[in-house]
Amino acid sequence: MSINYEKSTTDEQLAPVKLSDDDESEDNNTKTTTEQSTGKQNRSENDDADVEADPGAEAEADADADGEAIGAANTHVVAHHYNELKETGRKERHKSKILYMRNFNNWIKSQLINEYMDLIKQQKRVGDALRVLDMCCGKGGDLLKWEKAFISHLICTDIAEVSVEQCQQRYQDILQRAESSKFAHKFTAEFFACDSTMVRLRERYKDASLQLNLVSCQFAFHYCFESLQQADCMIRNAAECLQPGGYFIATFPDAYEIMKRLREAGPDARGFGNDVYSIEFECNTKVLPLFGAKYRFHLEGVVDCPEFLVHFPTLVKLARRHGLQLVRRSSFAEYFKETLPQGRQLLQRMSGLETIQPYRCDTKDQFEHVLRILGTQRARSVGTLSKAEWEATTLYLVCAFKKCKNSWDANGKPVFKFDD
Ligand SMILES: C[S@@+](CC[C@H](N)C(=O)[O-])C[C@H]1O[C@@H](n2cnc3c(N)ncnc32)[C@H](O)[C@@H]1O
Repeated sequence: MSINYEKSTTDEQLAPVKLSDDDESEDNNTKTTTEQSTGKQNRSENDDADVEADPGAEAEADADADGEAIGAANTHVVAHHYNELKETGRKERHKSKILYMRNFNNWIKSQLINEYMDLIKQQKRVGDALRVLDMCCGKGGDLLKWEKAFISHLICTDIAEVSVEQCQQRYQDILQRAESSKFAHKFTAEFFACDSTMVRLRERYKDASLQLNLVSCQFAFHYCFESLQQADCMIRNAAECLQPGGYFIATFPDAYEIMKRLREAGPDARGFGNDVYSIEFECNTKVLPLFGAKYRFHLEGVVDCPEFLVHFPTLVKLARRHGLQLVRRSSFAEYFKETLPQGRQLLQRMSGLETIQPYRCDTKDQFEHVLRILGTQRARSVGTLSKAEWEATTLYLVCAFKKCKNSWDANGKPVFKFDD
């Protein structure tokens, strides 16, 4: 069986951007441009054509002689890594080489959450309950986003117990703040630690018949592609409590982009990277499997873990089994470009780009891409990311799936009604 991960995706570069209309004035020392250089894009029309194996058949290949599922050997390594990760203070974070990239990624998540919460709200009446599952919630980096989205109930779960505890503490802080501010929004929440690739989450909910409107899995979905069983379990967790019309949204590394960079690194390369991130394959890259295509991902000060390529056509097929229809797949570069017009002010408030003076000597190396794009235009300061940070953030994609309506067959199994 040959699995095709060899498709190039976008090759976009981050141009310096204008952060707000005020920036246009020379008075505040900022001349900016929204120009974006767009590279080639030759994604095939039909991604499905690349799956030469039914993911169901892979289940057998993934089972050992006793019929036990293999895989999942890495989840404890991942849990250990995130449990040990120190909570860095504001001062430390400000010294980080990836401060702006982290803010930028956070902005991407805000844009994604706002986009799909808005769609959900359009289907609802004022006062209707809005229930969200934050799967692999980490320390609760998205809690404020849920507060601002005026949700009514949140379920937070993660494999790392320490992170779940910190998440719960942050939630308590939000509630306390809400006591003293009439503008703050209160919502109920439940928290538990568990492996979303191995455990049926609904059995852990306070109310197992709960209907969700949104499931969010940010920067974590790729951990489930260790084996078919784990991927199927995670997708079922995302899908089974979603109301028809609800959404599953996720961000994770783009396998095509990873393979493109590996090819560019040379025929015998096992990895690639730069000052802020690196990827080193721990499997044979000449015959990559559909599941368990393992690499070690290192991101300056925040991640150092085994991860797995997500074969996108396989994800789409598995998702359809659970009634989820793909409605969006965009690289971070594409999503940035598409949502910048609505998100410009938020990007500025979140410090998602670094303000630099492109012609200053000490920044020239890191920002040589900005000079190239500016060409003959003169600008005293512009908002951008360093080349290394942009390379790291553009490894990722955003995607969204919509839960379809269903009827039931004679055996009580759901029959999904897809729009296509
Ligand atoms: C990069 S962090 C992202 C955290 C959070 N979603 C965010 O965006 O800030 C990845 C998270 O996935 C969690 N994780 C990894 N594998 C998991 C699994 N099998 N089940 C549940 N959580 C998992 C990790 O513990 C970690 O908190």
